[in-house]
Amino acid sequence: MPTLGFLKKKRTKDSSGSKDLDSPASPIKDAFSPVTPTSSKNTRASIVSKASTHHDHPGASQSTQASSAPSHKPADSMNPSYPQQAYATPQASPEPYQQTSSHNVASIQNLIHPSNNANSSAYQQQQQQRPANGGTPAAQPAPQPRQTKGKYTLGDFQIQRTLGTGSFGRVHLVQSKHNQRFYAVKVLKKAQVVKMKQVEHTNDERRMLQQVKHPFLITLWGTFQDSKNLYMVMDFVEGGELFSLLRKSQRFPNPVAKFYAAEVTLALEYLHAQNIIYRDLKPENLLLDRHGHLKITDFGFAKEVPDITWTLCGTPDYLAPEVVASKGYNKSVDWWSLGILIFEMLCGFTPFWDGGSPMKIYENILKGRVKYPPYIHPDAQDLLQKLITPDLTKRLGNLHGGSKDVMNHPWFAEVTWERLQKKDIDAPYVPPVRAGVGDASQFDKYPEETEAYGQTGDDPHGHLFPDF
Ligand SMILES: Nc1ncnc2c1ncn2[C@@H]1O[C@H](COP(=O)(O)OP(=O)(O)OP(=O)(O)O)[C@@H](O)[C@H]1O
Repeated sequence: MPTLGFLKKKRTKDSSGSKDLDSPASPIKDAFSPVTPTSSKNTRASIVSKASTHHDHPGASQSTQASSAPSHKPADSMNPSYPQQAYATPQASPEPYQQTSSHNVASIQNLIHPSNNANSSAYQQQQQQRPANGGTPAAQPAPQPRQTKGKYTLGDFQIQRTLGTGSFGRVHLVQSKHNQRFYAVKVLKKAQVVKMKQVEHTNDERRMLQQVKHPFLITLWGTFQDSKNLYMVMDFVEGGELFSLLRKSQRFPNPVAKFYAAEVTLALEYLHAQNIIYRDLKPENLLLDRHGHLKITDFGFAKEVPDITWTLCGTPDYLAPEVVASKGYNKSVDWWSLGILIFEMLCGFTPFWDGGSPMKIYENILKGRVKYPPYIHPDAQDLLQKLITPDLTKRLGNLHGGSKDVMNHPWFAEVTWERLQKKDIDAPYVPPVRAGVGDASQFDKYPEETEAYGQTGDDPHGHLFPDF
């Protein structure tokens, strides 16, 4: 059994923003107008169990100093009344989508009859926008890892504001001094990574990101390190987190949830084909590009696993019962999480959410009872029941047909998958950003780092990260 003293792995964002969810001055109205981002928001921390980390980190604990776990923060500090409200008032579509119903209709029509829109070549264009002096040609096939080591130094970039923070570091907007384009650089403090026994996960994250190439996955252009920090240079995804859009919108109409779910499904299919389990699916890790298409970020828990693994990690609300019960598990945990994600997009809360502790959430997951609000479309409910099932012999995605069973489900009937893959379908919501100018208005503001980057001197942990 894993210990229940879960380490908080992920973000410790300001938790004072619960007003986002239910305040009378809700930002819902603003979701589709020029941005008024809320100053802060709640997020759910990803967790990894100390005990089970051992399964995934045979080398890490030997080579790192044992340390005390940080105190655990409730996994989801959303307003306790939120789910009940949502059940009690199965209203019509949230206001943003009423305001932009033409978008909505266009989206549905595009799922059926996708048009040739300007977005279709966006992916190719973006692929050519790598920072100067590095990267690989856009056409490189996915299984060939990009060369990401040793191409950049801190001096190549002008560090700008923080876009997001995590347990061991933060993500900055940066500008390349060579081509003036904007990128996101994730900065991880080596000492913190070591302290939280995340050495192997961090090396995995770099390796997985270097390996993948897909329209709905973040691109890693390079990594480097100094005596204190690790740096990962990625695309800057301008449109902010799906999490923010969802909280502002309260819940998504059926076709909007379907659009995002379909893009995630393609990304999962791709990852699983490469034997990569993602393990941290949730709206916080889904970013919107400038055209409104998804990019999955944060591969901190992604793992190359041909068969089964045991590590207890992820985010409590999204954990499959076999993970909670510390059984060996496989890729099918991502299909369970897809079910939780679709549920959350359609309802505005997760099915096993409980006002209290992660322990209550785990109990609910193991009980496995899901209450489906009456406003969920019957096809959606049928798909959810087939994804959020503890029986692995019945869980869609884990059966003989694999991901195709999910894609062929009636809820996805209108989706033309090939067009979607090419981003040849209009997104239901286009973030109000000024493209290409480092517009970070869709991201919350964070206090900036006070410790200077680029320090020289003692580097007791450098040898643990030989590939950075
Ligand atoms: N490529 C990117 N472009 C724009 N914003 C990003 C990008 N990558 C991450 N962010 C922002 O930074 C936040 C934190 O990033 P990420 O989830 O990768 O790391 P983390 O969760 O902080 O790290 P960890 O889970 O390892 O503690 C994201 O939620 C997102 O808001």
